[in-house]
Amino acid sequence: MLLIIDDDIAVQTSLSLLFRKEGFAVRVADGPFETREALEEETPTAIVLDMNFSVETSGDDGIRLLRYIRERLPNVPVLLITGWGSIDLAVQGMKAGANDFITKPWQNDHLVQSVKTAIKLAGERSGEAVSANRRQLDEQFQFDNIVGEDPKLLDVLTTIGRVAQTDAPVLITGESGTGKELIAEAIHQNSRRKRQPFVKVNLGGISSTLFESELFGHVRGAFTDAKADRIGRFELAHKGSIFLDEIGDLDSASQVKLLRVLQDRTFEPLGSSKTRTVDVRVICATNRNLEEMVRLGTFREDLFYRINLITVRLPALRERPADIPRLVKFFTDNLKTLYGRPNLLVSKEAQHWLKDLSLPGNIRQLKNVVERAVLLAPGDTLTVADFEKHLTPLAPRPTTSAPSQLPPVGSMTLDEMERQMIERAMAHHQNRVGHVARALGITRFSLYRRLEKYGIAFSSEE
Ligand SMILES: Nc1ncnc2c1ncn2[C@@H]1O[C@H](COP(=O)(O)OP(=O)(O)OP(=O)(O)O)[C@@H](O)[C@H]1O
Repeated sequence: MLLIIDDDIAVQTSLSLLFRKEGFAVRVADGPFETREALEEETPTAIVLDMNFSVETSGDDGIRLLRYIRERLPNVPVLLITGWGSIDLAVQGMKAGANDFITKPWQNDHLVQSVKTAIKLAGERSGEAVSANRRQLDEQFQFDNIVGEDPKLLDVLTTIGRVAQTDAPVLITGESGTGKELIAEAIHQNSRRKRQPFVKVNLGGISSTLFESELFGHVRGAFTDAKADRIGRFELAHKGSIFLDEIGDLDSASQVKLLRVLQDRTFEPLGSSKTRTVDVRVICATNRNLEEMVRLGTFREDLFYRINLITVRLPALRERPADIPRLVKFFTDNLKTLYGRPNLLVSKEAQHWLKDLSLPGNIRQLKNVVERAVLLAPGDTLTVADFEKHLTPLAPRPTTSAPSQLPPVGSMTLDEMERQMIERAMAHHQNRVGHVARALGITRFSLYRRLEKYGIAFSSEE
């Protein structure tokens, strides 16, 4: 039974009709009293609660009722309905234990989908939470290119395997190069949307002026350079999944624009007044600490709750060193085929040595190290020396308690050091400004200022 709590007859009727058509048994409650009565008699599968269910209240009654429901039925999914203007209430509700929120006016399809997702997820959660082993996972899901058996990674794979079939938004966090994009693709591949598009958008690489046209498209004449209509990424992803990478890099104006489409799946292309609706599954990733950003006020709390229904954190490679030899073998096996060198082999010592490396660039860096060694080594058996020669200075051995690497005092100015560090970071990250800024711990804006100051070439496109 789906319990709908709302005191507006028109809303009660339209929601009841909508959900009955979807095969739900529906019960309606006018307010706290009827809700208590309904819960005494039967445990609902899910609850849709209008936060402003009483005309005279500010929503406090809604929060109180939500707390009551949560105490009584901690596992029953509760979806809140709030007005667009009362987003704060939605955030309060999420903190009080709601599972999701929908803003008025809602899109019927999206509302139904959200209720179904919440019910499915609640079912998953009530199941055992232990992670399966690698073989079990491979029997159930398609995780072909994801190498690793570390329990932390298996936890991630277990979670994404379970939620892939739902439309729940997933937030993937983890340092750069830990495999966030690979995991996003795996979610799509294991979902019912797998034959539909998987559209990746690097939000870190899109300037705020281009944001709207890139994501929502534009019509001819919308701005000076808009010579023809252009379809945006959301529309391209229709029926499939959209992967919003580096979501922590969005400025606040773009965050508002994104919130709306994530909220009700509608948007207008730039220069058009015609609203379009899309059916997309949203997967986001970031290597930033979004909770901290919410605390500091640089990331919207409502957007955070909108994207993080399910959060998975990818471990850094140093947290799962036992996987390093497996990854090295995977990369060399691929290169054997690619370069037609069937006898390629990594010596035992080299495998041990690689396991001890500090690899701040994680799996991407390990892959580069292996590729470089394979390309430049004289023989087919790769030794420590082959790898050592080609390591970037960013990956020092952890055992060498390196004495100060700084140049002698007086040999270099602070400006000169800064310039060299920026050049090095630009080379390391192949001029990707977002990555460089993060690696140096400064904003993109500060980085651009410094690039201009030192006359270092860069492209504003990434
Ligand atoms: N578990 C894994 N097994 C095999 N290859 C992996 C694994 N994880 C990551 N890789 C490879 O490492 C590289 C980096 O992965 P990916 O781009 O997914 O990382 P990311 O976390 O999205 O990085 P960034 O934050 O910089 O965008 C890719 O070439 C990917 O195929």
